[in-house]
Amino acid sequence: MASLLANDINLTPVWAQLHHHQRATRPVHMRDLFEADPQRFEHFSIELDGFLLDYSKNRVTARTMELLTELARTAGLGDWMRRLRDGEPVNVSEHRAVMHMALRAGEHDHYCVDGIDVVPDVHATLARCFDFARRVRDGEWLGHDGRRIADVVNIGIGGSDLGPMLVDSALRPFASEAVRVHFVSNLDGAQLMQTLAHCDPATTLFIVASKSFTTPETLANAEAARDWFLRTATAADVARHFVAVSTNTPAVCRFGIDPANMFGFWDWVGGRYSVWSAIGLPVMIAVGEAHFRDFLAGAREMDAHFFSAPFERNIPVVMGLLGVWYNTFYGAHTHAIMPYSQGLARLPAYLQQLDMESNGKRVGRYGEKLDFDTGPVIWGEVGVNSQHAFFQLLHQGTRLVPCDFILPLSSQYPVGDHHRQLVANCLAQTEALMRGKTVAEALAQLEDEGVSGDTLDMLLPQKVFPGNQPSNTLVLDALCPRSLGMLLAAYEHKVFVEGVIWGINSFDQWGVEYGKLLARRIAPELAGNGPLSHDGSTNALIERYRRRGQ
Ligand SMILES: O=P(O)(O)OC[C@H]1O[C@](O)(CO)[C@@H](O)[C@@H]1O
Repeated sequence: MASLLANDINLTPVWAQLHHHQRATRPVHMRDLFEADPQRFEHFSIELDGFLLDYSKNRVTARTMELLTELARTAGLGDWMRRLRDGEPVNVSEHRAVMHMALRAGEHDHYCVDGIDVVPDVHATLARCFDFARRVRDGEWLGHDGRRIADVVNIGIGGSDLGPMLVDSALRPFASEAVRVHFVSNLDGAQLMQTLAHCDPATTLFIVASKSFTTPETLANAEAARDWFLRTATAADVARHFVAVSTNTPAVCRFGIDPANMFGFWDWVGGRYSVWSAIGLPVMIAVGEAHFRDFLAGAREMDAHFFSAPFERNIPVVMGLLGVWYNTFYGAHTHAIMPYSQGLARLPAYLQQLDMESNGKRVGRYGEKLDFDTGPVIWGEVGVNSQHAFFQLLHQGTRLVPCDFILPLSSQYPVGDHHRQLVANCLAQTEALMRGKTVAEALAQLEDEGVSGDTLDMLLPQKVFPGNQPSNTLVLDALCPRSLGMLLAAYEHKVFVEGVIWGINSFDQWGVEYGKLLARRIAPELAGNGPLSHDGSTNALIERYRRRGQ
């Protein structure tokens, strides 16, 4: 079916059928679904080369998935996937193609923008990045006093920070010990100064990463880093210690970075989709070319799966359908991410940008108002820490919170029995969230413990767990470059699937502009003493800063 205008999706018969189906199946408990179908795991899981999505612990039946798949077809998902793949300007508000898949394309792949295959250019840039990374790693690229680079500081924010920071941390066991990689993003000088406290200017390389090279936070940190560097070096030395990753050559030159030391990418790469590009340079330095290529290969494998598997057996499509099911038809406002791996501790933050900057929209791609809920609040924390922080609410609170558990089956750092315990905790949480504990089970337990009378009456309701909390478990054989690439690409495509169904453009981010504009106005007002014309609260807070701040 041809794609509909976005606003029409909630007027289609399948939308109404899904609402009806949700009301009819809402009381069904997942326990009963598992009891009724001993093959439920087999029916509701998909494996791709060691990467498993188990979605059997969701409030879905075969009929739910059928209807959701029908919804995707009605929204024209197949057609939008083709447009994405073919380099059509699916980012309609900026009239841009969206081509992050080209960044991990193989030798024989072709991705065209405006009729031109971009893959050769991508490979040429990657080759430059790998060559530079090798020279830094091998001690061929030296600091101004002839010593090798010991610290690399990536200065960037948003997509120019979160992706490489996550990948660097996830792939630490694959990294060279000769170079330490750091990330500075915050405007709070604490982060920069605490990082620089461990660095020697003569052996430090700064990567200033900014797609636009106009982001004030990044430029402020880059300027402060240059001042710090120049305390013990000359302007001529800057070229050996500052490189840039950007699409904006004139601004890079204005900053004083030699364009020969600039690594480019393209306007068809969104910031939050850019970790596969030169933005991955700090990771390339940390782990080297072979591991970074494996990371790209994992993503490429997920791309091939996404563009070819039938919707029913397609990992990102199914993840997206479930996202729509809970957000739009169950009214769930949030989605929690729990990686059971220290290397993925920043995954929730990475996915916050990927998902919320992409799908946190209230109008459709053509500017039309949407009469339904779209992107959820993404949040989470590394397991098992999350269990000791907010799992009380997940188990016994009043909210429906769909969860993703990410579980590598082997440890990057084997220590005693740690990993088996970690896995046990992850599986136990998904089971407990699904099963819950009935009144009869709670009662039997309390009676076993010898509790009776008023104490029993008081404790019994508190020992009941409603269960029926949905979760996906994404299982990786191991956390390695390839599986990490698959994982991140799966989430990218999931976000796209949801955006298509909701009829929104997942590739612009107008919502971040307004606050930036006001900050530009307020910054000079904080330094001055002129009259203020904001609301009463903002005026008072500015006055307070003028009196007490510095
Ligand atoms: O790479 P740049 O241009 O500095 O932008 C950084 C980030 O700022 C945003 O534009 C807004 O937060 C993100 O989309 C982007 O990742």
